[in-house]
Amino acid sequence: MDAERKAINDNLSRGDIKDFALSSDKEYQIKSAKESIEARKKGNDIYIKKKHTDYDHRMILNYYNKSIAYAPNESEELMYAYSNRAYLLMHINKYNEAIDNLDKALQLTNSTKMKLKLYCQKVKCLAALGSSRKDDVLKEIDEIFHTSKISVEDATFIPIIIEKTKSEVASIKRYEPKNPKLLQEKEERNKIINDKEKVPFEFVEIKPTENIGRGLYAKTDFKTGDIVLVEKPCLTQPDFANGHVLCCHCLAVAWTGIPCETCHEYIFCSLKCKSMAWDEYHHTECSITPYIIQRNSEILKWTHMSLKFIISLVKENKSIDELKSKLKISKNNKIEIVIDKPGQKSELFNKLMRLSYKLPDNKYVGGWGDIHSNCAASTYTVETLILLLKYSSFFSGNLRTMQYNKYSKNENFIFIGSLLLRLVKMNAINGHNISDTTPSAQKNYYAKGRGLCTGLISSMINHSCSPNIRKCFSDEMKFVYYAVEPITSRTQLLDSYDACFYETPKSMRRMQIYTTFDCHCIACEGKWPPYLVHGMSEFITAYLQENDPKFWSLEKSYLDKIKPLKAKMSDRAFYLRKDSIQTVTNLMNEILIPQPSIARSNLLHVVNHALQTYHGLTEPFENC
Ligand SMILES: C[S@@+](CC[C@H](N)C(=O)[O-])C[C@H]1O[C@@H](n2cnc3c(N)ncnc32)[C@H](O)[C@@H]1O
Repeated sequence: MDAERKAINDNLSRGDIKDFALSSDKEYQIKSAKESIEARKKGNDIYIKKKHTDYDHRMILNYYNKSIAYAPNESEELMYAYSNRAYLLMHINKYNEAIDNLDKALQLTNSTKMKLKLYCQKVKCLAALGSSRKDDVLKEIDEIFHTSKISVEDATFIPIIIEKTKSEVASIKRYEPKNPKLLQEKEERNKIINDKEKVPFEFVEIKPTENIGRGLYAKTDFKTGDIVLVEKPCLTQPDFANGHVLCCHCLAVAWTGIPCETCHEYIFCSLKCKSMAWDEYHHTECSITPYIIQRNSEILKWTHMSLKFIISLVKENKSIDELKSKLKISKNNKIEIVIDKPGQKSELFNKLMRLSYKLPDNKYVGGWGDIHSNCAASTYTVETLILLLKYSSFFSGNLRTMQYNKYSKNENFIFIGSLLLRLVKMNAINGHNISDTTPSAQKNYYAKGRGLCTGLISSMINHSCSPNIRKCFSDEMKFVYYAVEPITSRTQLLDSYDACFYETPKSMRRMQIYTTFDCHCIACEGKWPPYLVHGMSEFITAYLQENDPKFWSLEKSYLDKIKPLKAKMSDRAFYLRKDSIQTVTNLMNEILIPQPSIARSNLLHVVNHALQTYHGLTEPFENC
């Protein structure tokens, strides 16, 4: 890890890093009733609008979750925030989740009036669910009313609420989802996805390629639309901007989000996620997250994903010294932790480290990691280390008071820094952005991104500007790779890390993959033309019409078939249907023209859109 140690040391001698270390940051109030009330009011302002868009719902949840996260423990603000979120959930027909929130609010109030109001909402939810439990709750309401001490003012007001609720409940119809067939189809899709995940190596295998390290190969034939690989990411990191909408541990929408008792930045979808996060990394992360978020940046997210893993490694190995003693570094700079028990974080660390060794001319060092080793990646790594030192007890207490000029001489500080930087570089090469696949999310890719992740098998997939597979993320945040054209057994499976040759010229494609490597794909080496889908295709069409009329007439016959499918690209409901997917994939299975072709490229564009829509992660409020 000499290169990483050097990068850390070089950064520590920079004036701006020293200023950063010695500056006193703004003190963060960990919980704040004022902030909680403000967030709730912002949510209410949107909630009272007559008509809501999906985006409004997302923003309301964001503010109510924020209000919950900021509210002091056991406070009235927390009770109001849970209660308001219950109203939102009822409004979008999520009755079970609303009941969960109402129950949480009920535990936080002693006011009879408030209790009765919350119970009245609960009865409505139970009625909408068609549950006979509503009658028990109605009895409970009567009992509370008759046995509790009630002020004179409330004694006139409460019976009116109770009577109104009873008459409303009598007319509430059981809630039926709008389109049960679509939901049933979704369940079928999820079953296929989950079955594939269990046996990845029945369908694919990892083998050396001729010139770009290892690659993933088909072990069987695939038809267009077949799922080739499903994998659950092993590292994840939520987008900071979505911190209050998503569970910070599993990235699911936090409908019934539970706050961290200490910090106000994190919300978890369940007690399970909360305790897993706390055990693994949040015990340390908790005190530095506000400072990290303040310095929000794209690359900092990568550093943070790696940091959480390093914290969990130290925790598993009991101390930094013990981890150090178990870490073996070989002469060719490979690193490995000695494993005592299988299935631990240390074992995952070894697997993650192996991801980046087999690249030709050690591209791991020559790629993104190295370009930035004295810039972004190592700067953020050093800043993260300094925040750890200043605001957490990750390094032992005596390091906290250490003078700045001693940092670079402190073995633990440099050791953790070099390990972190190594992991950041690995993630930069192998990581993925997780984004929602609905049309509005696509328009605003980064804003609607859920976060980042890295997977072990998916990291073996090489890039091609003319890919034969593409990916999306399932609602359970799993990688789903599907075939976009027929693939024969033993063919290399290639995805595009960004744009395809027919959409973007080579110079821009290089920019988009951050100039990590010189692309050796068939389209780049064969100098295929760009823009077969948009723009330039008109010129190429004219050229073909004039110079190669026979080929053009074949292209034209396919383009005529593709045109109506392309026109439907903004009709999401169309592409959520199994029969539409079959129409599109059958056409691709039958097309006779090889690349580079205008028709084939246009069809690939449609096939990818269709399969992404069909299998992909939905926006949090879609179909609410
Ligand atoms: C996610 S890894 C893919 C697995 C990699 N081949 C290995 O053995 O670990 C990405 C790296 O593979 C190499 N690579 C992938 N596709 C490539 C391509 N089309 N041309 C050149 N290098 C490529 C680059 O070094 C890139 O940083």
